[in-house]
Amino acid sequence: MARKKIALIGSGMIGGTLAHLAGLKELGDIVLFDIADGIPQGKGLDIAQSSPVDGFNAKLTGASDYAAIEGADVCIVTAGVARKPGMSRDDLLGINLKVMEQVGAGIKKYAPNAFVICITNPLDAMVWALQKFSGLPKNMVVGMAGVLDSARFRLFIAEEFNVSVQDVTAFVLGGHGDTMVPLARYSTVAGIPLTDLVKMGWTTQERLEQIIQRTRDGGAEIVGLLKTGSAYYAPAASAIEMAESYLKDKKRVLPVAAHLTGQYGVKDMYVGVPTVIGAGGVERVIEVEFNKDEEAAFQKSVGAVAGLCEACINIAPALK
Ligand SMILES: NC(=O)c1ccc[n+]([C@@H]2O[C@H](COP(=O)([O-])OP(=O)(O)OC[C@H]3O[C@@H](n4cnc5c(N)ncnc54)[C@H](O)[C@@H]3O)[C@@H](O)[C@H]2O)c1
Ligand SMILES: O=C(O)C[C@H](O)C(=O)O
Repeated sequence: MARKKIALIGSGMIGGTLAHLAGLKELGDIVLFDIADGIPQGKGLDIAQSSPVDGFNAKLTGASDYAAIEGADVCIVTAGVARKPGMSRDDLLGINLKVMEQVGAGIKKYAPNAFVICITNPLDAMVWALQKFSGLPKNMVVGMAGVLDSARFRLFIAEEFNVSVQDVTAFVLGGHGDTMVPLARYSTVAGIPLTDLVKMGWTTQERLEQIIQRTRDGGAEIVGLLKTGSAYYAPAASAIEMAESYLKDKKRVLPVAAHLTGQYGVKDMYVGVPTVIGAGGVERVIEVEFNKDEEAAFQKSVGAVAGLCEACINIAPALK
């Protein structure tokens, strides 16, 4: 069986890390693409030279011409600009929307059958615009954010209780911004909801609220430390988990920014929800039941994403 082809559109901090992880996991042959000529070629060659040491088989190439992504099975999009301290993700909207238009055209022409994972921020609006610019089926275009936000929540919970991260599950839903919705009731340690762990005296409600807020601020915490850009190891690992579930038809249940057609009362928008990811792309959107507070928090987050989509339409009316 021929190897799968993975196109990484954007070869910056996340793009390079994605290439390394995809190689180490032998997910397929990898094409790095970037407008900064030399960067994708250099990173591809560098990672290829690590393959004899690490013992993985993958062909890595770099390109600045979209023709190189022809026939890709998976495209992971990180092209654009990352925020710096003092900026919000939403400040990137104008500049990254133009990038999504170019990337969408490239994918439409050369990789129309790909499963597309958008990472570029502001995530929920960019994946929405990318799907429209590319014209690919909506179940084949998703945004990565929920896996990352949930991983941050899982880490902080594991540290709080001094238990293995492997025994912690979490769901962070809604938009990937300040209004994201970490759900304590649907997050567990070995199946025990966090809300029950508070009742059992493992932690206090106040401490749980602090962990939830740290999760919401997870991206900004790293931007503040790095100063030159944003997180890339955990974002890359998260997107690779999604790509692997698609390529291997694993049918993982993952929170992703998925196109909604009425689920959760939301139409024609991308918002973070639990999904099943398999060979059919987004094979199912899981509608969990919210209590009153959860519903209010989710709808507030949906409102924030809707505002960003409106801002996109004001810049590019064809998106309407
Ligand atoms: N969704 C998430 O959870 C999440 C997490 C982390 C970062 N991000 C976002 O991912 C994006 C990338 O982050 P990064 O750290 O890799 O940034 P980076 O600056 O290191 O890399 C971005 C790359 O995109 C390239 N690029 C710019 N315009 C392009 C175009 N028109 N076509 C092709 N390539 C182009 C740049 O040359 C650069 O190499 C940012 O928007 C960031 O905010 C999202
Ligand atoms: O915070 C950012 O700007 C990058 C990303 O969205 C993250 O959550 O790490």
